[in-house]
Amino acid sequence: MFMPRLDVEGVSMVYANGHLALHDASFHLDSGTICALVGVNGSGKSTLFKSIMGFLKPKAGRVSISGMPVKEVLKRNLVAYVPQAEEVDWQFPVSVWDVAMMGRYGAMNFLRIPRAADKAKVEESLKRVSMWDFRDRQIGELSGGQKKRVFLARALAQGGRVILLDEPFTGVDVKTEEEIIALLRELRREGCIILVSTHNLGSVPEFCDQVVLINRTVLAYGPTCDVFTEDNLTKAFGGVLRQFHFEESTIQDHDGRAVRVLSDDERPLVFGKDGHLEYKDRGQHEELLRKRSEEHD
Ligand SMILES: Nc1ncnc2c1ncn2[C@@H]1O[C@H](COP(=O)(O)OP(=O)(O)OP(=O)(O)O)[C@@H](O)[C@H]1O
Repeated sequence: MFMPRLDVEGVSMVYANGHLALHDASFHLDSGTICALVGVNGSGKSTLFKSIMGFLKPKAGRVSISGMPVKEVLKRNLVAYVPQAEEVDWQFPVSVWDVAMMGRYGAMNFLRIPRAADKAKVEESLKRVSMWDFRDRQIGELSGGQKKRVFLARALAQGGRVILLDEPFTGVDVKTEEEIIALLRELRREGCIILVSTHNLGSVPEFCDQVVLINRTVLAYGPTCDVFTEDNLTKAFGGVLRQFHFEESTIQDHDGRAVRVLSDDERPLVFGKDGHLEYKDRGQHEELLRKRSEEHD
């Protein structure tokens, strides 16, 4: 199985109208990573995705996967993209099966006649996202969460090893969000690099081990607990995030700590008294929190 490494090195992107959307952006991701791409509207998230997919050529710098330039990576169908709902024409008369089969196009000849192996891969992918029973449905006749799952199936059918997801949780209920996260964790175990652009800050520490914070350049990147600090988030979002400070007197039945909450109005990020991020998924981070509380005792 191909184990990718993604290198974005000093990438600058200028649009035809002269707008400098990214300047000297650099970060690296190893295989088996789920990484959030976080930044305000217009900070360059989609631009970065387009450069990784080879749709836009950097004015300076380079994107490579395991040392291969983007052109080579595209030929090998190694990068898969799950679009935002707004980018798709839902009136287009294609079925769930057809959309998943599009993931196989790169592996077919120009006549695009699916072979048994292509059909088997599409079936496996649709089953993996629990959309097999919907295979004959028109894509426009699905709920938001179902549509997202179908595009994930397309990425799986393609066999992408670097998977880019643009706002995968917008308009998705909690159950579907959990199913998508479970699938992303499976893909991580299989060695994929998953880069997720999201405005849903509160969910990032729950499932992303790395974060790239951007605002027209990479402000910080690395493990979530190192990057998601109040300082970095304030740098990235300025006054956009709401801050709430709760002290002992305002918390009922509190456990003796003061907490601060940063919110983008979807899900809050909660910081403990010592300024460290409090994880919702405490199971995984108990040891970390225990160590930190020892440090501060
Ligand atoms: N085709 C284009 N031509 C000129 N400027 C563009 C083009 N596409 C995007 N931009 C500009 O580049 C900047 C970065 O846009 P981009 O779409 O990458 O931001 P984003 O972080 O994905 O935003 P959002 O969170 O709103 O999706 C913005 O200022 C935008 O106006």
